[in-house]
Amino acid sequence: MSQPTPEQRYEEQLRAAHGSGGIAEYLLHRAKPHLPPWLAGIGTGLASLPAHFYWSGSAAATAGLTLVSVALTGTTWWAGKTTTAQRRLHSAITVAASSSWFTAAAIAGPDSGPLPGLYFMGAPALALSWNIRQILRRNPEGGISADGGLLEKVGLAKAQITRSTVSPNKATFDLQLPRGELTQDDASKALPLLASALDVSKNAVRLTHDPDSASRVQLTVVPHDLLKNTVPCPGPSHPGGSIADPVHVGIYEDGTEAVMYFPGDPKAGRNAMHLLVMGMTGSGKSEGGLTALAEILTRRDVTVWASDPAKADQTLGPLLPAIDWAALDMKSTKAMVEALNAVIPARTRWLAKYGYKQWEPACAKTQADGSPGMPYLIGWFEEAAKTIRETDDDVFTGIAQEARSAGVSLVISLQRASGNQVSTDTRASLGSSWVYGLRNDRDATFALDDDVLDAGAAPHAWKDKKPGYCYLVANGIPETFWATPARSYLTAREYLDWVVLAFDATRAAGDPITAEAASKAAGRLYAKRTRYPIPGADNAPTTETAMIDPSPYDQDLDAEDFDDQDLDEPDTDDDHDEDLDAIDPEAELPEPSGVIQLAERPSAKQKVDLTPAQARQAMAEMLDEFEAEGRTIVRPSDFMEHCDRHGRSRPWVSSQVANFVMAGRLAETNETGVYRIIREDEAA
Ligand SMILES: Nc1ncnc2c1ncn2[C@@H]1O[C@H](COP(=O)(O)OP(=O)(O)OP(=O)(O)O)[C@@H](O)[C@H]1O
Repeated sequence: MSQPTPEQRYEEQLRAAHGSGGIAEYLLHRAKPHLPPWLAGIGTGLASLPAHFYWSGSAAATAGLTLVSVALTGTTWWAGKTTTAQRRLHSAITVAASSSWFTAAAIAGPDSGPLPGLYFMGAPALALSWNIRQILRRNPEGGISADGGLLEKVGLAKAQITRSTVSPNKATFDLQLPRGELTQDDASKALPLLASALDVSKNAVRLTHDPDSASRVQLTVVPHDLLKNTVPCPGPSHPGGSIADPVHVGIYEDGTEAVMYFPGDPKAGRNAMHLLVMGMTGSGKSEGGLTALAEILTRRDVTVWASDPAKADQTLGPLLPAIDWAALDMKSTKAMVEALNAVIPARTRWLAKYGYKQWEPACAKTQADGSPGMPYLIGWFEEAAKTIRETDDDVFTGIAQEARSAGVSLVISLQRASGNQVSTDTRASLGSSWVYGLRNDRDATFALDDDVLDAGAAPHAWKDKKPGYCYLVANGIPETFWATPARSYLTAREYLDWVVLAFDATRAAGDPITAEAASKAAGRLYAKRTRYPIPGADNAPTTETAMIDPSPYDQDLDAEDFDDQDLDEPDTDDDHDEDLDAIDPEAELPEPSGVIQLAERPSAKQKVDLTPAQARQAMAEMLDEFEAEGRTIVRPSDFMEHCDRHGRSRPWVSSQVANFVMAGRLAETNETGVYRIIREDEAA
């Protein structure tokens, strides 16, 4: 049987008085606990008589008593630093008032001047103030109080509340645990008991460990669930902004926006994010993913590759037109994994060449030498368990370990991240997690680290009953939010369509470096990937015209792996055939209801009737002119000034500069984007 707590013992003592004896005994019994402050007051008064007898008129005693009085007050203040501010002040005032009165009474005599009046008013007032405190402190029903009560019930009897803040739906308590007796882990273990004692849900009680002291924790209680109502997506947070801006995905229970960061930021000490999205079926992870993807697709400098081998276009459907590469079957998903492996070194080389330590928004802009920029790349794998099952446990490990330095983030979404679904290496290299409701606490251990679970995170308490409820433990999110429940925004289908359409002109197109590496690795599965039409623009998916001619690489491809026979299958879909049959080719075309601009219109200046060969010739002549002027160094920007004149784009001019280098007409120098003109006699 458990020992009674001091509070219970005290209650029993009070009740014991009912059993026997008369009224006097009962009153004495009830008064007993409140006597000490009165006895202290009487004792101080009595002690002043002999003190006066011995020390009256002594200068040394006056100085000594004054010093003792100040020292006692200071000691009380110092000793009270771990208690509540209220108790500390009350104690210091009591000691200061009593010791000052005693000093004055010892020197001048207890009956001199105002001292008797001060004694007979001050001593009872102070004693009563302590009695009142004691009465209010007693809380037989429990509840968190500065002096125990509920804390005793849950095994934290000696913990002291050093600070508390209470707002309408949130109470926060700083707890000082008894040093050398209890640890932060002991406090974590008490959380379920606390939730039960307070009659709130498991997730309503949380603990934050103080990183600077193993004996201090902060306890937070949020009794009412403020996330109960669905939170509709409020719209893009940074329309046309950079992927380096935070991606808003929901709100925390205190109304703070839940955000995630994809690229790293050395100034903020943050690495690029790889994310594990986990939640049991029906927990809302796909809707959460759509919300995040819709935010991402409103940004100007990111491209998305997304795979869903299990549900094909069921989940990603509305966003497909905005996704650079959608792999909706296992074959193209495998090709996407190969492509990601291949683009990482190519992109890393490009970043190094242009002097970037890691991807930053400037990478997506045209570079100083006229080379096209390189947008950030997000590889998003829905239903990744199937991909892992049908390929290899470690299929994502290498990508996750190396992609950060290449401006690539990996997101893998699955129902359970148990050991037989995701290897521990992959799990460790992903780093961040976005966790929705889970089936049981064992699944929670696959998704969240021990410290987050110890802090009170309990995704298994939601199961699939609270869709959209989640924890976000990710790069750049303060630790205090790791165990705080959030709810992801719910996005309407119309909103997703609007994002696809409204940001079509803003969104980055793929870059040649990534495209070339992906074409080499995935062949036609990438180069001829299906492009889904912008809503209202067309009624059928089209096949990508390769940015890079894949033909030289096709011969290297394993026909088994990346057989492209079903590349054209979207067009042979039965329903689609029926749709085509229903079209009368002779019928009058309907009046157009609107015009959708799919790309920037070329400026009037660019409309120059030069064939590519003539434009190349013009570039060569320009280079001759530079040489004739005595210049030895050129930059692509020197040609750029004239590129409009030739009706050519900047990337085309860059590619011509590269051709001059390959032909030995220009040579690279130590400085990126600066080239040396090779004279005729040198070349020979
Ligand atoms: N943030 C949210 N707020 C309110 N309701 C939501 C939210 N997210 C999801 N739901 C509801 O929960 C249902 C299930 O969500 P969702 O399909 O995303 O689950 P899931 O975890 O992806 O399940 P599965 O793995 O079976 O696809 C949705 O149809 C929607 O009605």
